[in-house]
Amino acid sequence: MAVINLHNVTKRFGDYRAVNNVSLDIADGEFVALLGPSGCGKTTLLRLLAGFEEPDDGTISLAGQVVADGQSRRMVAPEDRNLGIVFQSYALWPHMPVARNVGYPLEVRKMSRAERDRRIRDALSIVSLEDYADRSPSELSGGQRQRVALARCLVMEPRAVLLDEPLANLDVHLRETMQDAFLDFHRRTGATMIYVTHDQAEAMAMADRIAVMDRGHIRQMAAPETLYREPSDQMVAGFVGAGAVLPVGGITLQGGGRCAVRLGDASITARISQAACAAFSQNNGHGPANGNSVTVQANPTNLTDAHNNPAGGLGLCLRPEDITVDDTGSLGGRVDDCVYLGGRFRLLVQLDNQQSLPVYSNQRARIGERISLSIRDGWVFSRQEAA
Ligand SMILES: Nc1ncnc2c1ncn2[C@@H]1O[C@H](COP(=O)(O)OP(=O)(O)OP(=O)(O)O)[C@@H](O)[C@H]1O
Repeated sequence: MAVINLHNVTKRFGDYRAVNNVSLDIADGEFVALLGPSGCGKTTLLRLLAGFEEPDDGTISLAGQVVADGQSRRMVAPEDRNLGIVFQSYALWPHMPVARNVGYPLEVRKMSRAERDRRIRDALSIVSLEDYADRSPSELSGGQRQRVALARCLVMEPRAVLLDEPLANLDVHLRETMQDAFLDFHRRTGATMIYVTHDQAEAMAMADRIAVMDRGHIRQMAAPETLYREPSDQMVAGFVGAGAVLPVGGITLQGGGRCAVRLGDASITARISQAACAAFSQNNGHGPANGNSVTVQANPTNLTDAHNNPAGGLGLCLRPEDITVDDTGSLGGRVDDCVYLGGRFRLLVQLDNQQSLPVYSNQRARIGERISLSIRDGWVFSRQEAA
């Protein structure tokens, strides 16, 4: 059952639509990341859910109950939504020991001492801080403080936990440890979690599904592996994961979701999205792809100008792991850069047609060296899928 629903939600600041006609369903127990570049509207969306902002349009429902309605201006107050919120700043009371910080929301609700103590003990145990109950927040590390903030959410047994860049203040090593702590927290509580971040690695590591946002829109919402393997458009392909997006040359539809694409002098086989397949067929005067092969020679074109692209504004997304350095490979290029990543090297290869590709290699390569590549797989998408 979807526990959180947004239906055509818009939030304006002046004339600017920080959240623009967003619809979203989040299931009970799901871990969803809101991912996108700075200013894309992630925090505004979270604040709308929390009740700190009112939508100008659309509705927000929690467990089937409408808590905000832009048209009727109906709003349920944040404290009545039963949502836990964790900010990057922890927001702990410095003068209270850990246990009291965690239990304070229960004190405010005048819960009995015995029940309060039980919930505090359980919450501290879930975040592995049982032995820190009497410490002051100033005696804790950043990661431990963030775990106290999580425990404080948990004692309220919230409907969902909203997290706004909770790891932004922590160093890289601690961020990784805390990702494990959040995943463990999610497994142990089964809580619905909505996690705002601009860090794609963080979102990929933790979320069941990721909503990629751009200028107030959700461009694509899918499991991390789907976003990575099958990005819906150029923004998602570029923002999620390493790789390159190249203009597409001559295409032959092969049926079964596959096509052959010309890249320089080489021809490679790639997967193709349904929308790209449909756009391609339509733009080239064919009916819907029916499994028969259809060939059109489209010139490689500038993807920023869809009108110039006779293949209908198609892009080819190549991930480094789909490319191998191979003496018999049909694609030639020159090594522009070589960086050791530990265990493997990342090369930047400029193809003979001037396009650049990141490639992983087990061996170091010299800058300027000519190498051959073979490409196992790729993903062709339509720019017209963008919201
Ligand atoms: N209270 C406000 N008044 C005016 N404009 C605002 C307000 N809050 C946010 N905005 C604008 O709305 C847009 C979205 O902001 P938001 O904070 O949601 O982005 P974000 O994706 O969370 O960015 P970041 O990752 O930098 O925190 C931005 O252009 C921001 O300047």
